[in-house]
Amino acid sequence: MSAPAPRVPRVLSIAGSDPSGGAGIQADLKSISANGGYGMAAITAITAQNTRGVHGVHVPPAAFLAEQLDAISDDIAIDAVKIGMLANADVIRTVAAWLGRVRPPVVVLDPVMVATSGDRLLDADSEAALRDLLPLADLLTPNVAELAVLTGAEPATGWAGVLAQAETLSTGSGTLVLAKGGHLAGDLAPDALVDASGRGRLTTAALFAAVVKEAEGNPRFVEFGGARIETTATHGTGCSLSSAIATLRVSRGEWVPAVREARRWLREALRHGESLEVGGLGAGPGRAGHGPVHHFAGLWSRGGLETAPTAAEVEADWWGGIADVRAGIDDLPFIRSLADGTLDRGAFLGYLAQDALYLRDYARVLAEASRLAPDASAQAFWAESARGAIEGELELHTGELAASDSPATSGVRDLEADRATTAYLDHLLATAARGEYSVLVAALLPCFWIYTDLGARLGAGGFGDAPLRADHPYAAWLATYRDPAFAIATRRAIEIATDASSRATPEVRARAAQAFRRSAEHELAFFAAPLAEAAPLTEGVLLSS
Ligand SMILES: Nc1ncnc2c1ncn2[C@@H]1O[C@H](COP(=O)(O)OP(=O)(O)O)[C@@H](O)[C@H]1O
Ligand SMILES: Cc1ncc(COP(=O)(O)OP(=O)(O)O)c(N)n1
Repeated sequence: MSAPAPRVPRVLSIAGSDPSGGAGIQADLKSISANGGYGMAAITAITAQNTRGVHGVHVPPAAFLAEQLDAISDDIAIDAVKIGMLANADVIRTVAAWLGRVRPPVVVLDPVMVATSGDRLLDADSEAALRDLLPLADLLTPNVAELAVLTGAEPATGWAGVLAQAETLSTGSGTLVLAKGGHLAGDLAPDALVDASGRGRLTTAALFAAVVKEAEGNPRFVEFGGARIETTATHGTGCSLSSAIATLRVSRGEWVPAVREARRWLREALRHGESLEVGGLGAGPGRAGHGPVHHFAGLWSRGGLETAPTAAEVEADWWGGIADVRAGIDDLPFIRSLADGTLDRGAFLGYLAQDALYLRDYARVLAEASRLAPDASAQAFWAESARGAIEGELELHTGELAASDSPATSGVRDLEADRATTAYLDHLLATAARGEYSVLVAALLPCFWIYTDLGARLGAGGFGDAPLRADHPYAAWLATYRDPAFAIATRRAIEIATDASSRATPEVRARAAQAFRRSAEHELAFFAAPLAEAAPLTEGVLLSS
């Protein structure tokens, strides 16, 4: 039994709206999603802003914010809260009162006061109220300017000054502080978790190979270094980082790995921000703004945007995709004459001899699928199928073929595989050698599926009444096509192969679909060969190259 999937962190952003989508709740929701969380948002303020600056702020009544917060917490268990722009003292007190009642396990407060553009986002009267809110948080994430406001100092101009102010803030608020070097000059953009609170929140930090420095007075710093990324797309970095940390703190259970992963994600988003080409319309010289980071750069490039098909959809796609091959098989003189009983016996026995040769290696490829299978049930299924294929080969030698004195089959062990058999086996053996399980089981599938389908239709009168007559010359052989045990095995093979493909990456899924079709084409060539010995296989038999 597989372990239950870890629960998705439910993360609430209490923040302002940025209609340009780069900061505020818009950035928070993207960041929470990109880091594996379920995002929610209670809006504190509506701003009119773009990548060049803030044009206006509208603050809805604080009572309505309280209504939003209560509506969420009355119904939903909140794992983490990220607090961003709090537009005035009423709003701040409303959030403080709500936090007093509902204290989610993780609270990250990004004390938004000054945007990258330099605009003040919080009026001066609100700063005292904000100071009262600080101790209710677990982590504060001020930028250089905000750190200065909160510590009543001039903005630091170097990293040492930032760390000193962060230590002061941590001591005063009793919380962890993330000191951020984003606004410093120079080639580096370091951050540091600072815990001067004495609550020992960073005691497991050393486990995560971060640089841990013991400083005097026992404050603890965990530094995260990194080169500054050359980009203008820095709008909303603070919002995005704090939301990512809140989300990852829930899933990782520790601050240091949460910050390290959030930074790694943000740095990737920063590197790709300019590719979004958001902002700059009508900007005069020197008025270019700061575009947003690309929150989904990694997800889109690695995970793709394609919605994965279900196994049932893969099944329909694959079967529908070989409709032409199936029609071709139905029309083959070999199948038609096998069905009506007029097939030349020499051709029939030649076909059986090739089938025996085919089954010998098909069994080996089935065994390889068993070796690669990701779970015991599939492993057992392919192993059992390999055994069935070998038994099938042996039965052919002791049954129809042994009873025959046809020159086509005498000494069948020495008989060579014809071109159709060789080409089919080459395809299967090469696919097995590549070692991609989902592709391999797709390649194995047509041999199950096409035979079972033919058997069902032969038995249901789809090729006329002849195959149903007891005196049909190949009645015993046709009965093997309708074996109920084989039909059950075919259903299981379809389930396993289509399920594997539905879970695979789009690239692997495309290779599996191609391998499936190629095998189906080889089935057609295999059925065609007994009555078309001289025909080159590539002419009119193999449908694709
Ligand atoms: N050019 C950059 N290169 C790398 N990291 C950056 C850059 N600009 C900002 N950061 C990072 O973005 C995060 C937010 O920092 P900062 O810009 O200082 O905060 P805010 O957005 O609140 O003003 C920090 O982790 C900081 O190190
Ligand atoms: C609605 C709103 N909230 C916050 C900010 C500032 O966000 P931040 O992430 O600090 O971004 P920059 O300062 O780096 O732009 C905002 N602009 N709007």
